[in-house]
Amino acid sequence: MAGRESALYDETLLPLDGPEPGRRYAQVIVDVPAKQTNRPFDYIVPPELEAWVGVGSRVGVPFGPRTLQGFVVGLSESTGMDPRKLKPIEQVLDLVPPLNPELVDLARWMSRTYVCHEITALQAMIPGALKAKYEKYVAVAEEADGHSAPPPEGQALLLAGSPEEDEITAFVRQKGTVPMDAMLRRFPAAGPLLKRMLERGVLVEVQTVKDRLNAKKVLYVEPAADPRTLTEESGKLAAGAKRQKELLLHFAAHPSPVPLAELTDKLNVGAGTVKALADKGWLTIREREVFRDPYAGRSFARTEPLPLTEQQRGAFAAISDALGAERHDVFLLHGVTGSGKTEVYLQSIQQCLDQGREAIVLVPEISLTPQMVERFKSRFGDAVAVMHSRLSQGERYDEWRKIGLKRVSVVIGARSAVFAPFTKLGLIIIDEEHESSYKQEESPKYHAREVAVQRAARHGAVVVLGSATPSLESFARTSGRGAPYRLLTMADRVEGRPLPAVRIVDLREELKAGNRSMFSRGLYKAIEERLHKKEQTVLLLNRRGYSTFVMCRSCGYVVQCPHCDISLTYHQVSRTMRCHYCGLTQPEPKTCPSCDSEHIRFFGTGTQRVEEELGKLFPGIRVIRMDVDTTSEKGAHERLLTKFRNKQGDVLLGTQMVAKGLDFPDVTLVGVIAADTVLHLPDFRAAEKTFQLLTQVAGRAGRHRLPGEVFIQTYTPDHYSIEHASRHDYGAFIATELDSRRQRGYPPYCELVLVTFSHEQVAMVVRAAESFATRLKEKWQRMRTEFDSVSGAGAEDRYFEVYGPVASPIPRIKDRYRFQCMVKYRGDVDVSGMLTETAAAFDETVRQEKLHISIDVNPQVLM
Ligand SMILES: Nc1ncnc2c1ncn2[C@@H]1O[C@H](COP(=O)(O)OP(=O)(O)OP(=O)(O)O)[C@@H](O)[C@H]1O
Ligand SMILES: [Zn+2]
Repeated sequence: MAGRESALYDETLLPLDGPEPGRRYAQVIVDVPAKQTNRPFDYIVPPELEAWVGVGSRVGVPFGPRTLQGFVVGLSESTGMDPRKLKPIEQVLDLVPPLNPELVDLARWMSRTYVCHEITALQAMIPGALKAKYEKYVAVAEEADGHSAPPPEGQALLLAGSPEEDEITAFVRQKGTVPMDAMLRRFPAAGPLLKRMLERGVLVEVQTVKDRLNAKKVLYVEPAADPRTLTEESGKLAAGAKRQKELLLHFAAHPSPVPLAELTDKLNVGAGTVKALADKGWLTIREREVFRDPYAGRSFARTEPLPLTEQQRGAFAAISDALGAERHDVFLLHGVTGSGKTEVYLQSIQQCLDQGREAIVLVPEISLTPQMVERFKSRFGDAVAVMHSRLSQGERYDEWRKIGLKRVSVVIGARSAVFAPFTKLGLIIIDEEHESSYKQEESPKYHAREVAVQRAARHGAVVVLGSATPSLESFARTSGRGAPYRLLTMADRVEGRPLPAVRIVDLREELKAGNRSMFSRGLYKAIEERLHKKEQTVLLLNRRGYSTFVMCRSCGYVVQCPHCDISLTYHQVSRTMRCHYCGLTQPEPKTCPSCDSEHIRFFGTGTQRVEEELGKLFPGIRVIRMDVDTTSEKGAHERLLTKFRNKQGDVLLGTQMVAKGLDFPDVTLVGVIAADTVLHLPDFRAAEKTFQLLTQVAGRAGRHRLPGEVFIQTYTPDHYSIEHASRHDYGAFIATELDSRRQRGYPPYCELVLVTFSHEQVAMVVRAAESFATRLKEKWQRMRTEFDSVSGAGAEDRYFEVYGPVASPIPRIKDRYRFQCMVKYRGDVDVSGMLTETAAAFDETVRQEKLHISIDVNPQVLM
């Protein structure tokens, strides 16, 4: 069957652990992210729901005039409140609680650490399909039991209405509650009337949680009786009932349930035949829930564990030892590109599963290619659930349920898969641990690595952070006294394959020699050679920070977004200019808006221009371009990669996307068009990011039989990040970079918190930012005096400083001015607590003046 579902859902779902005392009251965090509601509220658990409510359940609870979604964070036998004033839980929204006690506790930790509301942390843990949707109903005021406020004073007397009003009231009264949109369908002309009735309080609006659970149901056929009797029964059928007889014999041989549609498709029996047998009591037709499975149509050839290389054995032994002892250890697996980290992950997972425990594998969203998924599915089959943003909502919801129902024991997914609701977690793997996509940029601004370590500690589980270019922060944690991470190194590629030879090309020299093309002579020749030998090339154009802006050559004017202080990006295909922050699109100017000159043109090298130039230099060359424009469509990313893998392209040209995780045997050349584009960003990690990107992309070359070659074109050939990358020298880079960080006072030598303020009026935002900084500094002064008075222990290690406020590097986005403060600290200082308290003092301003304050703990982006 070509269907997209697999694996039956358990038809007999049992209540949680059966009725149990102590579940009479539930503590619920409701879906209102505000300071006043950032605490649990007590509710009564009605006896009929007792068996279904657990810590981590999603429930619908009355809250003022509305019904809200909430999460049960505790259960108790008694309440500190007056029980008569408590309301009961109205609905339990899932048969299997989407979270568990450990995750509920983790949300508490997140809310403290990342300075966010608990509900925000809880919501971040569940798939989008489970986020609350609300529906508005109308009800007759006097009957909306407890939901409604009484009509405003004096108006109760005005209830008598027109005949139209009476008709509406009668209709609503008869139905109880009516969805608002159904009301408007029924009484299309009554909009204004309805509004007045609501205002007068004749009707009230009731908001409820809309149940969006969308488990898929399919009709299944199965034997009603003991299948062994079916052969005998089939003998009793009339001679003409050939199909019926065949079907019975089928079930006698294969008694497991079969979807009705599959019977008609495959065995060519009509629904009538099935029905006839069901009527005779031999077969049963039953609706069952199924899981939508994005990989159901695919079969994955089973792979066996590879014999490990010596370096792999060393790494695996350490991990295996910790797993065996159920000891919480964090390993940093530093293995060069092509050293076979994946095989170490796979065998570690195998051991974890053999111990009856569960494993989570995180990979950057962009590397969740079919190739990556296949490696895990081929080894562990149906035990693997996959979570990524390209799945439909239904598919993601079903993958999530498989975890709760214990149908899977491995989850592979992007950042948020770290919240997979396993209860016997043994191992969390984070591949490419240096990737900045593990940090969520909206609230809760968590880092998956930090969350993973927290979760693992609660389970006595092992964390493996893998990378060819570990982040400085992680690397620093592997040395020194009491180092929290343990370093495992794999310095060589498997089977003694060499790392590719890297050549640095000085673009200034090229220009001097009269070469004005974006390809140096060396890279040009190398590409030509590959075309000749039918080998493949990967070209990286690091566009970030290298915008294709439009500038007037007469006066130097650069076309800017009128709402955001950033230059507009030129898009050649549509000949338009676009703002990457607010999406504004406008036609390209013919003359300079500032000086009227006609010498206005776009600068910079977009992927489109590189593609064009390749076409001119190498007629007939097949270029596969991969950037935000060509991959915005669903599945496009995978399609392009498959095309390249099948050798339907000579060159894979793209942005950062082409640098990661790809393992293609015929890629023997990698070219970096301009290596220094990231170096000049206002970001203390600029050198680190440059080193990582160059090392990663270089690592795509020569991974198999054929050796590889790399060209790095740059205007700053002496920069240490470029030099060390060209020699594959992580150690030397780290030493230089650590030194520079120490001198400048940046992580890992301190911790950072970025506080950003935004408002439509610049005076307002400056005032707020300054007052915030002052309060924070005063708080620290008071704390320090306290520390000093207690004792000197650890005091010299404590450090705290507030820098700014200053205008943000992008001083305005969407017409809101932005200022920021940077907090640097070290040692035992409760900065999250200080920030929470300081921010609380601004609650009124935030609400009334629409001031926005964002607090980013350990920020990855400083713009
Ligand atoms: N023990 C082994 N014997 C033979 N081949 C192996 C072994 N381990 C891994 N390989 C092969 O080596 C290649 C590189 O492995 P893998 O993709 O896991 O590298 P990696 O360390 O993840 O590199 P990168 O960081 O660049 O992604 C793969 O094709 C893999 O199948
Ligand atoms: Zn804009």
